[in-house]
Amino acid sequence: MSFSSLVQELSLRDPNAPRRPGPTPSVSTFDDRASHVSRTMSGYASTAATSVSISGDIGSQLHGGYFHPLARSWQAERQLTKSMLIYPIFVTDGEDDMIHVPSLPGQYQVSIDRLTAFLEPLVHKGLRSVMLFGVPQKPGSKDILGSSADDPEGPVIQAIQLILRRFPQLFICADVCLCEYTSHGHCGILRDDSSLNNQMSVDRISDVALAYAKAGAHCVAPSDMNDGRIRAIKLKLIEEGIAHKTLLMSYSAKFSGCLYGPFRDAAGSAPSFGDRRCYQLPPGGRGLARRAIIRDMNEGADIIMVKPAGQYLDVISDAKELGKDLPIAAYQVSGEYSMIHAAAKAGVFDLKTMAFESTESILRAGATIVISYFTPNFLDWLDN
Ligand SMILES: NCc1[nH]cc(CCC(=O)O)c1CC(=O)O
Ligand SMILES: [Zn+2]
Ligand SMILES: [Zn+2]
Repeated sequence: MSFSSLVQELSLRDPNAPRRPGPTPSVSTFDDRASHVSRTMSGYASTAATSVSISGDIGSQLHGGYFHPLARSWQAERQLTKSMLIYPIFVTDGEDDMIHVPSLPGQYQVSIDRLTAFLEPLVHKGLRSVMLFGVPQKPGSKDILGSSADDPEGPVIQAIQLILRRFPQLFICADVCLCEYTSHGHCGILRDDSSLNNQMSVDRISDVALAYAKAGAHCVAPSDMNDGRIRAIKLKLIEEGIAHKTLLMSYSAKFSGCLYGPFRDAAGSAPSFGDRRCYQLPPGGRGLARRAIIRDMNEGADIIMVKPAGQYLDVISDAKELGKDLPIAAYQVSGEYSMIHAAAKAGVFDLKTMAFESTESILRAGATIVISYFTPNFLDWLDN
């Protein structure tokens, strides 16, 4: 078709007239040559031959922008890289432990004496950061105050010190909460009527955060959800003179729901009664999430986190908008990870493809950091 006849066709066509069916659009494949061939055979060449109409203006023709794998990758604002990933790991106070968590396929509870061997191959493949969760298993290690959370002999502080010695290049985040250490499994200190005592909880949580930071954690990440904890932690870090070398990541928008089950198996942190609905956000609470994000930024959070990720992409995008000058983290939580595994096992889709799709949508929504159980897989996949 010559340029003038194209112009004629564009200007003369009645937009409401029925269109002649065009060639079936070429199906893109990941193979360069295949996609080139299919495009030539069923694409523009035959378009000219059958003089199929071009709808609207020429800008409506989008396929040219992504027919090639490299060109497709350019359509994303952010590509997934190894440095965006934080790997959550479960550290026990046991000996010679490497206990598989059945509800969290491929994830383990690892004791300190096995931690170096566990991390070594991952660090070699490019692991940049871990998020530590302590799993105290010794009898008597849980009480109503969560006293063992900052035990210098406990798993988190031991793990921090070991990692600093063995893998000085690894960025250490420590989750800060009491639910792994309280006898009742709740994330704070309770009153006699079993409701959360916010002030006592904040005092205790900020002490624990300070202990992890003093032990050498590069980042402390309180997940307890008590009001005012970010300010309390920041003030203690300043008072102690370590605020300049401790990053404070807030689980600001943490929603309650049924996606944390496998984690509670792994961390041994299921509440012995009740649930966490009084201190985690209701799933419909987009406005509350926005308020929590703004509040935590004002209290001194260095990173805002949204959790779970896949069901809260709108909230990630809100966090990105509200906190446009902060890194935004998203936690693809245990239930999301295990769902993907279960569906892949049932033949619904390919595991790797869905791991990428789900993570790419989290980045598209605005996250710049992804906390993911797929991290060990991505360290392999991103090399190929
Ligand atoms: N407060 C502890 C904590 N920190 C992170 C998660 C969930 C992580 C996951 O499911 O992978 C939880 C569980 C909970 O709040 O019950
Ligand atoms: Zn190598
Ligand atoms: Zn908790």
